[in-house]
Amino acid sequence: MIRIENLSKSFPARGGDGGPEGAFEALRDIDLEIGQGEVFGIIGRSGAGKSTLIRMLNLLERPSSGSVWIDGVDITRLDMPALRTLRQRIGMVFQHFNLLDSRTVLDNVCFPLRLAGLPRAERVARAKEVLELVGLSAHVAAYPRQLSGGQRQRVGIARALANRPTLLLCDEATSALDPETTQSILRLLADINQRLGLTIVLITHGMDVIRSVCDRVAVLDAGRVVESGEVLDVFLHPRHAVTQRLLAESGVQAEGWQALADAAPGRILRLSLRGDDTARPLLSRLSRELDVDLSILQGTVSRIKEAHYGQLVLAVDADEATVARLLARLAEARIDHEVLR
Ligand SMILES: Nc1ncnc2c1ncn2[C@@H]1O[C@H](COP(=O)(O)OP(=O)(O)OP(=O)(O)O)[C@@H](O)[C@H]1O
Repeated sequence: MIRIENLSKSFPARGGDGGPEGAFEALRDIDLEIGQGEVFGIIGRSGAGKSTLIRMLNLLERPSSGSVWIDGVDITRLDMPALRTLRQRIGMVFQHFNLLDSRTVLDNVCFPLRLAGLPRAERVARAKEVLELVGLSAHVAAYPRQLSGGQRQRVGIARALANRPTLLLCDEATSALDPETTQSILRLLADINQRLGLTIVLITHGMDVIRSVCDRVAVLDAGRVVESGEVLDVFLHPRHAVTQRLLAESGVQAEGWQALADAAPGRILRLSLRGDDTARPLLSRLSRELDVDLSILQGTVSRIKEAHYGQLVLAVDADEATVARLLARLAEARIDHEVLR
């Protein structure tokens, strides 16, 4: 549905004249594909280029080179009227909500519908419909200042959905919210994605946000995509140092076992468990069956969207023949595993 091809963006360097030497490259050679109905996360540190990238998807920011295809159309080639029509199909949710403080909740949500030329009665009916969807029916007449941060973001989401978009862009939509409110807004986004089938692209600096709602993720660092893939794969096998650090900061210490490795004789294995495997009594069974002691050096069981996943790092103090039998049994049970030492 969305294809970003060879996209780069340069800004004139501060104090520079904007010439090629005086330019700062905020994005470099970005290639990404985002499928219809997906929740796609873009994660990176401050300054990595996330906002610049997401703003390319509705051309709030224009690429210096490369193209952005949405439903088979290169949007960088659209004229202004066609771009305006396209933007009505793309909703955007902002970190600081960007509501009109002097207007009621209802008027805030009616605003994009007025720009789209809908008659008043239809505007009000549609606005009430989306406010119900986000759980704010009781607050239509309130003003933004009378609402909590989470409720204000719900108004922002209702406003973004008013024109029935097929794509929703979320620019750090939960960064200004506490952890509990963040989770409720993420649940709302997941629900909208399921119920309306619309594609969501979100940017964040938190792996917890990615884990809670995203299907796939791209990791951005210094303007480049350094890693991308299914969230589960990236969590279980982070390849790039930036991804590993972002995961460690969110409590997923992929390599924390190393501190215990010296004290553990024998082989060290990493098992990655998905879905129902996570709850199977696999280790105790294998330990009994092969008469081998297994020590757990590290373990995680968590959830990505609705699916459970787990990772165990085990020390196996046994002869090579027993280790070989253990590996064969893991392969038979289709448990993803690697020998770390
Ligand atoms: N209009 C601009 N002019 C010059 N430089 C810019 C402009 N917009 C962004 N930049 C620079 O481009 C780089 C990427 O900025 P961007 O806002 O996309 O990063 P980000 O990953 O969204 O960061 P944050 O998480 O802090 O919002 C930064 O170094 C920033 O200073």
